[in-house]
Parts: sequence; C-alpha cells; structure tokens
Amino acid sequence: MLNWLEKDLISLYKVSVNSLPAGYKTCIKKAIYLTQERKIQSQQSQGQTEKDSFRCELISFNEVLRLSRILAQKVKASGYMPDLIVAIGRGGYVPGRLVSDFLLFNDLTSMKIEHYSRAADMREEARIKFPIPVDITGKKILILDDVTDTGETLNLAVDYVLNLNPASVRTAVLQHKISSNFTPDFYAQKVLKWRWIIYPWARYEDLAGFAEKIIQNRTLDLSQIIAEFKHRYELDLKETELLKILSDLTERGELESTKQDNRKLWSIKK
Ligand SMILES: O=P(O)(O)OC[C@H]1O[C@H](OP(=O)(O)OP(=O)(O)O)[C@H](O)[C@@H]1O
Repeated sequence: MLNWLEKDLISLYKVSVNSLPAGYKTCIKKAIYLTQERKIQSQQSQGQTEKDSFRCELISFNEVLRLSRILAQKVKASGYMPDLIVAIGRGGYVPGRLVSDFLLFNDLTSMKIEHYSRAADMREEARIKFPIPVDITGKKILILDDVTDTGETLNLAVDYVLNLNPASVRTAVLQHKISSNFTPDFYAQKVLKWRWIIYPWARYEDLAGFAEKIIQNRTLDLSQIIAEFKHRYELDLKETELLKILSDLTERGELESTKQDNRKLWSIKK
C-alpha cells in the first residue's frame, strides 16, 4: 500500500509543481517524506522478524587478497596520496596492512570501533573503543575498513577524524553494501544483494555465534546443527570445523554436551 501511495503522491507533486501555491506543494512533499519514512520503518521491522535466518557468504583469504589489490589500485589511480592510513579494527586490520603493502606505503595506524557483538548481532550504536594513538593534525588521512553494512561505523569514524583537524579524509573498504547509508570514496566491490559476509579473520567467531543461535533452548546433534546452518544461513559446513567450534564452546562453559543412544548432543549451558 505504501508503494502505490508514494507513487500517487509523487505524480501529484509533478503535476502540481507549476500550478499549486507553495503551501500545497510543501504539504505534498511532507506526505511523500512521511510515506517513505513509514516504508523504511516497515522494512526494518520486517528485517527484525526475519533476523534468525539470512544468507551468509564465506570469503577466502585469496579473495581478500584480490579485493585488497583492486582497492589499492583504485586509491592509486585517484591520485590521493595519504600521509597516514587508519585501519578500523578489527575488520580493517588485515585489509589495512594489505592495501598499504600494495601501495608500498609504511604509515599505518588504527582505531577500534565496535558495532556488532557476535555473529551479526548489532549493538544499539557504533562506539569508539580505542582512539587514534597519534596526532593527525594537518595530515591527509585514508580510513580503511573491510565492509560497510549500515554505514554507521564509517559515519562515526569520519566525524571523529574530522574533529582532529586533518588536512583531508577519504574512506575505503573492500566491500560496500548498497544498504549502507554511507558511501565510501573507494571500494573494491559493490554488494548489491544484502548478505552477511564472513571474512576469514572472523570465521570462527561468527560460526560460534551462529551455532549458539541455532541451538538456543534445544538439544541438537551435529547433523541437525549442520542442517540448520544450511537452512538458516545457506552455509555448507564440514563436520570437522563445526566439531572444533562446539568443543571450544563447551570448554568455555557456554555449551554442554551429553550422550543419548550413542549420539552426542549439545545444548546451551544454563
Ligand atoms: O557499516 P556497519 O553496519 O557499521 O558495519 C561495518 C562494521 O562492522 C564490522 O565491525 P564490528 O563492529 O563487527 O567489529 P569487529 O571488526 O571488531 O568485528 C566491520 O568490520 C565494520 O567495521
């Protein structure tokens, strides 16, 4: 309903743009904004209810290497010569190091921003955990991260860096999701269809988080957990990898394992 209402209002606005008094046009414009706002809210709440199941993609180190090389080439081709690269930790650490390598560039530092806890669980807002440890006054800065999802991390990073009086700031990521409300100056790849991307440096952590979400308040065996990884996240996991994660989580006291009819079962430790 919101879609046709928005379309009708836009047509009405186009028709009336030259014929109606300014006050009426403002009213129609406001109605368009309100419809668009409601549309976003309803999409977001739909996203909330479907949060337990979404597509994931595992990225290999080779792919990271390829994307980092492309990103470095794009920065170089733009003619922007930074004085300092600031990697956003933790996801930007490895890309930051690789891109500076491909640029034959030495001055790499970092800051840590946290926006997610574990396995796609978003905190209320992104926050700076560790600030930039050096004076960047008058310097040309390149901020580097692995991915933009909502864009909150880079929004925060740029605001923070601008307050430190640099000469200029540019941003770069390996993968830029178009769902992001922040568009970086450079990206190696644009991600059109949203999916949760699992980089090799967060693979263990993400899979552990998803395993706990899958088990929740049930008691499941290995094949059931593997089947749910496929069903809920479109991930094909090997038994050996998942067994290692489950045994680590058990060792940490987050899961407990029991035996029933020769089947090993896992549940969340109460
Ligand atoms: O555009 P956004 O929605 O803000 O998401 C992107 C950010 O989220 C991830 O970091 P995370 O908060 O998971 O911290 P981590 O890098 O330490 O895992 C990722 O490395 C980006 O920095």
